[in-house]
Amino acid sequence: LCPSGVACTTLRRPCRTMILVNPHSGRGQALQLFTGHIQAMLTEADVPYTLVITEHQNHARELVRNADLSQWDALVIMSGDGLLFEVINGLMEREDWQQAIKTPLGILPGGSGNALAASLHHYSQSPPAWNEELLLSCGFMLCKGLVGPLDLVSVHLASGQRFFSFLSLAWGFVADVDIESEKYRHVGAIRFLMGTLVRLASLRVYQGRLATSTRHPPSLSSPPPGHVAPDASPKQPETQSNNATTSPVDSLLPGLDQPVPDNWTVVNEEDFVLVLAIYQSHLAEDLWTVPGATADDGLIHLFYVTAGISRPALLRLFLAMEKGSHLACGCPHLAYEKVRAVRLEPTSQQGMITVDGEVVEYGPIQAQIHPGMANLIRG
Ligand SMILES: Nc1ncnc2c1ncn2[C@@H]1O[C@H](COP(=O)(O)OP(=O)(O)OP(=O)(O)O)[C@@H](O)[C@H]1O
Repeated sequence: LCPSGVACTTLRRPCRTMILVNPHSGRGQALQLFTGHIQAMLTEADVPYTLVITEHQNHARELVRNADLSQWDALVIMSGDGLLFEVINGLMEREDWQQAIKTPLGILPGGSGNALAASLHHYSQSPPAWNEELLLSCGFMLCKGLVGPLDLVSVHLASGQRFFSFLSLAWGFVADVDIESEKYRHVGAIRFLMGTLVRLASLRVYQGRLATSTRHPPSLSSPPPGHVAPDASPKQPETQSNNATTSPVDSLLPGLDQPVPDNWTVVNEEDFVLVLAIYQSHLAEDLWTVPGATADDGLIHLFYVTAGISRPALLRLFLAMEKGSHLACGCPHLAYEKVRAVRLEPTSQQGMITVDGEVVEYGPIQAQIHPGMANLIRG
């Protein structure tokens, strides 16, 4: 068992590791950080690795989609969260996705957000760490080689696109700050605070409908230690035919053109400042968004802030998030629920939706959790 009580395995030794580095991530120093801090650590721990420097967007996605995975015991990315999003989706696009997605995945923080790296460090029950200290912690986890389950969330867009997310789905304030602050990425993690202040000055309200389900996906053999009532619906097959290949069934989700089932909850409010569905503890290195989350709790942690919140109150929430105390602020505009599926239908003409920090097409979107679908190198 890992310290958190999760059933872990260990990487085989020697662990043949592919390390994908995005040289442009964060402040553009990922490669220097790797050679300066991680290289010697891996050599000392006897971890053989092959370094791949990504050359363009979707390079990593194409590479893992076509790779001979029998050659690799672990796929590690040194970048922000965006490169891991590519790797996960590249693996899920393979015909052998069921096996491919079980390849242990690792993350070394090289971006400016580094949400998953910060979450992993937090799950290891270590005191908070930032920057190089966080990188060293993740390097140490990689050398130690403990592997545990990671939940993935299947996301559907109105255009029919479907992909897999490991971190978050955001609409409104959080998505706007994430994308608008990219121009400050040279300052590192503080870009989010700068972006928050700029966005607060032009705070806006977004209209839309939000609905949730707390039912367990039927493919779960046993529910995780839970916070919501178990589902009594019959077991369903775990995969569905999708032309040439198969893909995981999203048994909780109706078509996006269909109304949500009666057993879903429709949120009364339709005026939001932000909606954030997150499935890890941290939204960035210094944003401890979900104090109780773990990598495999089988839950989507849904936050929304309704219209009417004042600028100072919203700023207070984000400042409190550094210590994970925002839920104790007693803010009447902040709602928090643990769910397993969510649908968002924006009615505002303009806005931004992000998944794992990447912009996706604006419009109706829905998602459901797949507990423990991937494997993650962790502490
Ligand atoms: N060589 C490259 N040139 C340009 N884009 C790349 C390259 N390699 C990867 N990318 C793309 O860059 C995007 C951003 O990468 P990633 O999120 O990993 O870093 P980041 O944006 O710096 O991190 P953060 O969001 O934490 O600041 C990803 O969508 C990825 O596809």
